[in-house]
Amino acid sequence: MSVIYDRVALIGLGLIASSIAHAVKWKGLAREVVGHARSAETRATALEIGLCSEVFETAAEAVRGADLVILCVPVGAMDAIAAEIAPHLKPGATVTDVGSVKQAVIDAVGPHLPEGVHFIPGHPLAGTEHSGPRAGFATLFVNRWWLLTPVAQSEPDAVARLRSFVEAMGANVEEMDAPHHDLVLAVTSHTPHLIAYTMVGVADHLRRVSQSEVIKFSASGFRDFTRIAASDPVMWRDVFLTNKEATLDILGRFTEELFMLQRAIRMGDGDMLHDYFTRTRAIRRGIIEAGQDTDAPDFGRAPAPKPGA
Ligand SMILES: NC(=O)C1=CN([C@@H]2O[C@H](COP(=O)(O)OP(=O)(O)OC[C@H]3O[C@@H](n4cnc5c(N)ncnc54)[C@H](O)[C@@H]3O)[C@@H](O)[C@H]2O)C=CC1
Ligand SMILES: O=C(O)C(=O)Cc1ccc(O)cc1
Repeated sequence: MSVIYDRVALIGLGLIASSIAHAVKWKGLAREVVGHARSAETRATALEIGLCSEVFETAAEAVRGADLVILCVPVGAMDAIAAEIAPHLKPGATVTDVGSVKQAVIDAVGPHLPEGVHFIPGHPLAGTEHSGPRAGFATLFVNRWWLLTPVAQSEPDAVARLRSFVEAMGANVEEMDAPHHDLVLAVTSHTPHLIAYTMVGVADHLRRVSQSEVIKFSASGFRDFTRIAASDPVMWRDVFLTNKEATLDILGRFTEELFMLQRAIRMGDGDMLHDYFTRTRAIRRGIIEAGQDTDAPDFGRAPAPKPGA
């Protein structure tokens, strides 16, 4: 694989940035990768494990001379970072991000960026419940979707270059508009995370009340289902604060469905429960057969390439 951007700057050195750093190195996609982290400990770790050749205390220093800047901070931190880096960006540079919500990032970052800088928001549908600079790995994006939500000003050549960079890390790219992205992710990621967090809260509440061993003897369904509730609280706080409308919409639909099942249980309506589970099992199996999922613990797997492709 060949160099696509000479100098890549990663802002915020957590799970996603460290995975990008490993993947870029693995595939030889940049001449140098530099970074910014707020804490001295993260800066030291990034150098120690070779994520970056240089790590800066400020984002402004990190973006100087960079051809590609990737904002890898929680969605709520994007505004302040964009304001800080804007005067220091190289003319012609591309700025992208990996935030889990897109319209809020566009609103927060777009207005700060000077003309002549290409802004192309993005979101890898790949991750884990772990965070920090040691959590990343080079293959995180392989066969995963990476959604791009270009804005009106995004130039096709700049989008094509970013697309080739992301594809070289193994991801499959699809473009969509930001509101659509935010609704789709509210269904497939944001609301499920909220429900998982809630279920852990319920189990903990029960443990305290009954002194029983809910967590100790939790069946694998509980463990699988609540894995994502170990994810970073700052990141998820920001997702719900910034994708408010879509998550409230989906949560409303979820609650209605849940009430319907609750009623069926109360009424002893076995036919209704059986029909419901039969239908949803078929839907879930259909998702697997369509290649949108596997037994991998996380979602967002893109279809495997066709033989010979
Ligand atoms: N964790 C996941 O599975 C995925 C996360 N994302 C998105 O990627 C972004 C980064 O997430 P992760 O890498 O998972 O998080 P992380 O928690 O591993 O890393 C984020 C880093 O940003 C730093 N940070 C926070 N505020 C900052 C600020 N104001 N200035 C500088 N640094 C700051 C934190 O100290 C941390 O080192 C988020 O926007 C998240 O929504 C996207 C796809 C998957
Ligand atoms: O760990 C998991 O299963 C995830 O769901 C990871 C994830 C978290 C947030 C995103 O915006 C995308 C992917």
